[in-house]
Amino acid sequence: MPRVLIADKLSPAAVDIFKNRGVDFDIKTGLAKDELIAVIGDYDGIAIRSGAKLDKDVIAAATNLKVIARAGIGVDNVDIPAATAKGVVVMNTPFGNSITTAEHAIAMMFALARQIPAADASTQQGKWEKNRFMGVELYAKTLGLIGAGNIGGIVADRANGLKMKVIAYDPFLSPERAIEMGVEKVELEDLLARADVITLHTPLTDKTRNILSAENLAKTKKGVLIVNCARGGLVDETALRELLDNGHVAGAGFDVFVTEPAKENPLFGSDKVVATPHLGASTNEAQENVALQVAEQVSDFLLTGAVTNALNSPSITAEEAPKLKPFVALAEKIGAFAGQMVDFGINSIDIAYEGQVAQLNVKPMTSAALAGVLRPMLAEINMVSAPAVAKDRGIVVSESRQDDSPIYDSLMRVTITTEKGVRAFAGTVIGGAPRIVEVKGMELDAAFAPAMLYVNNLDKPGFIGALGTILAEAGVNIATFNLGRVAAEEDAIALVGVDQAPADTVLAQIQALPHVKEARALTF
Ligand SMILES: NC(=O)c1ccc[n+]([C@@H]2O[C@H](COP(=O)([O-])OP(=O)(O)OC[C@H]3O[C@@H](n4cnc5c(N)ncnc54)[C@H](O)[C@@H]3O)[C@@H](O)[C@H]2O)c1
Ligand SMILES: O=C(O)CC[C@@H](O)C(=O)O
Repeated sequence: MPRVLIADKLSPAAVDIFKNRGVDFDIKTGLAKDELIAVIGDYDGIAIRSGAKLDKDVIAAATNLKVIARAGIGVDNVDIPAATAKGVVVMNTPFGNSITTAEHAIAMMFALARQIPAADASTQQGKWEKNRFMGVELYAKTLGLIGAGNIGGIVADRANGLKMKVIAYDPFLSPERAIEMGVEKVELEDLLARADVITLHTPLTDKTRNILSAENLAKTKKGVLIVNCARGGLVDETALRELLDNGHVAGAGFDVFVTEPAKENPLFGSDKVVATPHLGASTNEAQENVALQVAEQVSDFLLTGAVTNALNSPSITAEEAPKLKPFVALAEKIGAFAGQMVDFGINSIDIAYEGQVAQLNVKPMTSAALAGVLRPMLAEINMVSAPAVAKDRGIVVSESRQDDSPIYDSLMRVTITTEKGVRAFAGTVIGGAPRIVEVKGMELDAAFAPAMLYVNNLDKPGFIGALGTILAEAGVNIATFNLGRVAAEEDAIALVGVDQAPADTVLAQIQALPHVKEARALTF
């Protein structure tokens, strides 16, 4: 019988499911790292929330572990690359706590607008300070959302109900979806200048870390209220404290902090701050949703091999697995290639299947391609959530099949239409491994490498030498080099597998070479 460790407090709904499904389990919450390391080798699965930290040392000790399941969305507490390298599937439960978290953000907004916590403390001390607590009305005020995904979308809906004007900064929000959500899509600068209340709803990524930096906070309106129920690290806490103290920012509602558990924090001690200990998802309803989902997913996986909501593994059934596996991997890779090549709101994604692959069940491949396309924007997306996320964002997804494939036994083409144009990428499977065979209509044949450099240039003598020199001088070793072109002296591409991802400064040097139109670093 498989054994599962429940390592954070989960709703009893999870326990009932493990019992009914015949999965053995232990509940050991609040374990320190060394305690977790000592016991984790006994388990096939582990169910967690945000408390248990599954870093590379813990995962290294997990000799029998097959699945890590997060009852919630963010998996910041799991070292996914380490789990992947060890062949451990990491699952989450998207959507289950979105409403609850959106409600927490709205609650924070009201708490700040009417200074409810400070007024409560004062009143219960018998002070009756009626003149001290002058609030602001939210009606007709501008709410600026940074991140307009599931939770941002629900916050927008509730704020529209409050008759607020909602504006949103989310580079990956399509204009159609913005209209559907009843929000005005704006640039970050515009949002900072216009919002009376700013709420954050993005994951913490390299692009969103400190999105409200000291510089950006200084661009906000005097009297702004700031709410963060997403992730610590999106806001510069020290800079925010200074602006609270000098009166520029009128209030800050924080559920998440750079360091958690937050015992000390720059924001603590200000009566303009409302702080909660990462309670965004803490309602009975949300915890029951995510616990039910987690227990079902873990039981299914350990008892039948079915993979659901996996962040590091495609979701396919045991029977289909052998045939689909290489094509699912190809779809994810071409999708990831395409997703890293677009910077604008996506209107549509078409996946065309040609030749033998068109005879297979293409749904998992389409889901994998969508997950690949969307992953640069939504770190925690997976094959199961990708189609729903694409739909929610108003992205039109289409599939087509054609029995013939003129050159390859099988060909898969991903075409993305954005506000700015159309880009297409095609690949095939050779010897069980995915290869990219067409970019911008140009044929080439390249294996995917963990780090790649894409350059689009005019095919002129001297370009390859100059590119090689820049990479050599930057200490970037070339592993593979593939070229494609329309014709001599015309449009051309170079796809270079590199042993180290080139730095932005190196990319800028390449971009500045004569005849170069575009240079990008890609990761797979
Ligand atoms: N406080 C809590 O207890 C709690 C509970 C649930 C979720 N969360 C966190 O809330 C966050 C949002 O969750 P969600 O379910 O809405 O996720 P989501 O994936 O549905 O939405 C995230 C949105 O952020 C946008 N985004 C990505 N990069 C961006 C950038 N650079 N600038 C602006 N927008 C960007 C994406 O396009 C997407 O629309 C996650 O970090 C999640 O972990 C916190
Ligand atoms: O489990 C929790 O309490 C927090 C969950 C939340 O941060 C999430 O990302 O889903």
